[in-house]
Amino acid sequence: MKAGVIGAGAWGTALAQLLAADGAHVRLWALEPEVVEAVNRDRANPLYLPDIPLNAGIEATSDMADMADRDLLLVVCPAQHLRSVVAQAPAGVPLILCSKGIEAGTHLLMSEVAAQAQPQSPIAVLSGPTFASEVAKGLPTAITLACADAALAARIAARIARPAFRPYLSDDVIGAEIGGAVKNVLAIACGVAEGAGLGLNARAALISRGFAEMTRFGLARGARAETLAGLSGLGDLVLTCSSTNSRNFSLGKGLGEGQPAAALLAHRRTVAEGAFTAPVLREAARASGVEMPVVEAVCALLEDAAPLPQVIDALLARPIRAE
Ligand SMILES: NC(=O)C1=CN([C@@H]2O[C@H](COP(=O)(O)OP(=O)(O)OC[C@H]3O[C@@H](n4cnc5c(N)ncnc54)[C@H](O)[C@@H]3O)[C@@H](O)[C@H]2O)C=CC1
Ligand SMILES: O=C(CO)COP(=O)(O)O
Repeated sequence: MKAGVIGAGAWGTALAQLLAADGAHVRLWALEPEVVEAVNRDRANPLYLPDIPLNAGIEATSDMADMADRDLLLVVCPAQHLRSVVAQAPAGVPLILCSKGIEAGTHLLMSEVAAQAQPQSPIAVLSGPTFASEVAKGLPTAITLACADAALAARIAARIARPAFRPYLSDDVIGAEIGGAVKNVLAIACGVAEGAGLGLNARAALISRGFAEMTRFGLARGARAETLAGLSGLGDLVLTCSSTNSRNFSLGKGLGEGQPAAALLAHRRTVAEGAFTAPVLREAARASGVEMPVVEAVCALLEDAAPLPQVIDALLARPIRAE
């Protein structure tokens, strides 16, 4: 299968690196001409994945028409741009969606957005605990590959699996997507706890109670509980809630240290998806009557709606209830 990767941020570049590790040719679409030039000329992407020498088989382009001969496309752009990016992709080619988020306005998951933007294209989702720099360096990684079509999932798995990159198959596309979207918001909350010096007990509480929120929301949207407890849910939640390698965790840490959200978000080149997902998730949860107090607290901090001590007090003052 000839693979193309759409989006040359950290994750798209790392996936291109993975796919080209065995000498295969991989075409990588980048938005920025300087990224195309750096990949093709210097075998590097200093803007988004610095200090990683890239494999010779990666050919970058900024022309989406160059993706027309691919028989597999990995879509790795920020979630809020997925609709417009997928609409430009060639029709009918299987799309493996790697972005994590929920579309603002529509509350749609990425597979639902892609199905509207490219109705002819089969869809799969790749999601799990995967820091881009570790995958690019060939460190051991496991990930969920979700697809309603088991035969297509098996073909994709055969193409992307490597000795140190191990996909686990699922037919629960919605579940895989909800885990990846919600964990980004919860990682912000855990970063806040770190930045504010609330301690490791608080972090563990946020992970566990956050996971309860993810599960409530996921079940309401038709996800399966075992998917949420797997790599794409709990696995990714644990990863991003415990390291400043996570952009979402780092954003939260800044908030916890008292830096204003607007300053932290202004002029960012890299994407902290949780900041975009949080208000959409709050809206979607409220609309379906799902309680998500940690998500509400993250929204309050991102919107500077209340000072941090007040947000923490409000979480701690919630009524005692059964776990
Ligand atoms: N970095 C990571 O370790 C992982 C990231 N992801 C997900 O992959 C997606 C992409 O993230 P990264 O590769 O980390 O991005 P990044 O933060 O490294 O780079 C930002 C990307 O956004 C693109 N971009 C900016 N404006 C755009 C527009 N108008 N249209 C299309 N693209 C635009 C840039 O070209 C660049 O590729 C996100 O949804 C993220 O949650 C998933 C797993 C791991
Ligand atoms: O999704 C990720 C790891 O699985 C990357 O997390 P951040 O976007 O928070 O850096």
